[in-house]
Amino acid sequence: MASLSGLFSSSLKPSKTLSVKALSAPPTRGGDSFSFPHTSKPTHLPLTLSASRSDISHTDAATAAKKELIKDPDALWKRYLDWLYQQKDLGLYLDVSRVGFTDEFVVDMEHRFKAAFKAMDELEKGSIANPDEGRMVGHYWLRNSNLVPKPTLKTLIENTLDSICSFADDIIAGKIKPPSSPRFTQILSVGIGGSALGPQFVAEALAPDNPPLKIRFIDNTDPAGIDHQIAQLGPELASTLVIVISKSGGTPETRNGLLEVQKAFREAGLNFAKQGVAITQENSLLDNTARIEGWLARFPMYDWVGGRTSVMSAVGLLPAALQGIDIREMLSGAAIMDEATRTTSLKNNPAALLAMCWYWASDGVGSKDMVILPYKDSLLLFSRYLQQLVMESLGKEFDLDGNTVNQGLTVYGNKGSTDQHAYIQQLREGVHNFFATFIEVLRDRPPGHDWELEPGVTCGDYLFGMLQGTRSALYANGRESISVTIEEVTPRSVGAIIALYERAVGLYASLVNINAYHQPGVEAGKKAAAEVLALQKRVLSVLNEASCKDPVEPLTLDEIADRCHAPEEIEMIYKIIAHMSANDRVLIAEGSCGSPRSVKVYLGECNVDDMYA
Ligand SMILES: O=P(O)(O)OC[C@H]1O[C@](O)(CO)[C@@H](O)[C@@H]1O
Repeated sequence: MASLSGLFSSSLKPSKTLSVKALSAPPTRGGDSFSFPHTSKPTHLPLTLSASRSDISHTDAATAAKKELIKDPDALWKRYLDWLYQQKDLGLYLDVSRVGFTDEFVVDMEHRFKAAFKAMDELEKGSIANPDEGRMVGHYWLRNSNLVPKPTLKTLIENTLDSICSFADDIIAGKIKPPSSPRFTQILSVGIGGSALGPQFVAEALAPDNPPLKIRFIDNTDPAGIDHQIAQLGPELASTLVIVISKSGGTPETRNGLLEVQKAFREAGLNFAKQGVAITQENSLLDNTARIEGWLARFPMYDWVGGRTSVMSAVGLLPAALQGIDIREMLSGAAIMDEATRTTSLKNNPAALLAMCWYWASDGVGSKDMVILPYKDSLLLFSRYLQQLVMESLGKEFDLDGNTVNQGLTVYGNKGSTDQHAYIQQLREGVHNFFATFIEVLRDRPPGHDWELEPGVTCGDYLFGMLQGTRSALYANGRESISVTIEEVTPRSVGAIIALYERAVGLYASLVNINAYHQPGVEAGKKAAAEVLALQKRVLSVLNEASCKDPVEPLTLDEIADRCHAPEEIEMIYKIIAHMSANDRVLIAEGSCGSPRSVKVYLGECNVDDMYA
């Protein structure tokens, strides 16, 4: 292993004729030539993983075969037919023919997938699949409650679904209404991460043109963004249902959003509690607040559903149902896909095929980015949704054995053909650091609405042409792609593609031996943010004391840092001052923020109480 690590961190580029020694390390491909992984790549991969990757994936033979395929349409067509996956009930197809994996790679993968399928089976049976947090991982049970390991959970899932449906029906019918309006007309959803991305994606993909309730989101602690949402509601705040979503019930951004919205309600003379709904874990801070304040309704989140896989819990289902989206169809599409992705036959399992292609394309170490290109405006947010699902799940420092691996898979994308006029140029000709996934939707428009804008050609034909043209052009230049095709964007197909990617992420995580269900890295940023705010309070206290003197004593940054007993934090103190000054909360007596050394600061007002705090 030691020698492997040494080879891994080598920055030498081997020639195309690799020596036996070089082959024992895992080379990656750069275009059609080989290159060693960047030095920041994992240096302590498990022996089995790293030792065999070079043997199975990146050989001169594979590259040569790919070149041959590009030149030979018959062989490419055969490869297409050989590998085309179809799920008939869902009208979903998966084409992996434009990923250049070899037969030997597939054989090796079949072997590796045995463990991945076993881990997935155990997860579905209720194993503690998230060992760090001691949690079961049960998002699959949400769409088939017969799978739950405990009967009480089945009742919980079914009762929650029934209560979501009847609450949504009553709101839409005006049986449950706000105090000063005949019915609710708007939803304001407050949440972040998995408590926003799923509902946002579903709304964009599936909400009808004129939904019974229109939805808007507060998904950040940006005051201007919050003001913008509230301002746009205007007098309709009186008929707005505010859904506050937080699994933990203690996420600061969401809490801030709630406090801002409650302030807007107070200022408008409205009773927030009569229009507020909480979706959170039982007894969380949010749950207790909602209970004590007597909010309109509360719906549960479960310990065993992760934020990024929560779209088929109340988190995604309640907002969807309120917009008139058929949530049982969404669940049914996901359940069918779940069933389809349980098979242990690699070739017949679309999630396994995806995971295998990701592994091939990114060398199992995230060496290439995954570009998601849905050719359908309503699927615009799919890449943003997948960003959290994939990157929060797979972006991990350690593997399950404690080795440093710095795993991950970068996801980005918007939509085609719009992106054709933005970054496809680079994808086709520039740095070869990605593989593409095309999401194709066969149905252009609802039946009866199409017309030919030139003889024999509709607007949708152009979109189709752009997709196929881009796929071919990328492949002709050695760029690999996967294509997922659905017949229409419906609750069923959206449920299915979500389930497809959830399973692919779970399987891929097993292949690379990491825990996909925790997010320890997020905590570091949250902790650091809290420390900045604590320092800001100290700065304010120091400034307050100096500003209460007569005459007022403006302080330099060094003096503030000294009095805060934090000389090492002077840069952060400068940034705090600059931010507060931009928001009229401190006054600059001398100098300007542009030249930190010259700045002298004081507060506009002296707060006598604070001096004794
Ligand atoms: O639903 P919560 O608990 O407010 O968390 C929001 C998000 O924060 C994270 O914990 C970290 O980003 C996500 O996993 C989660 O979706």
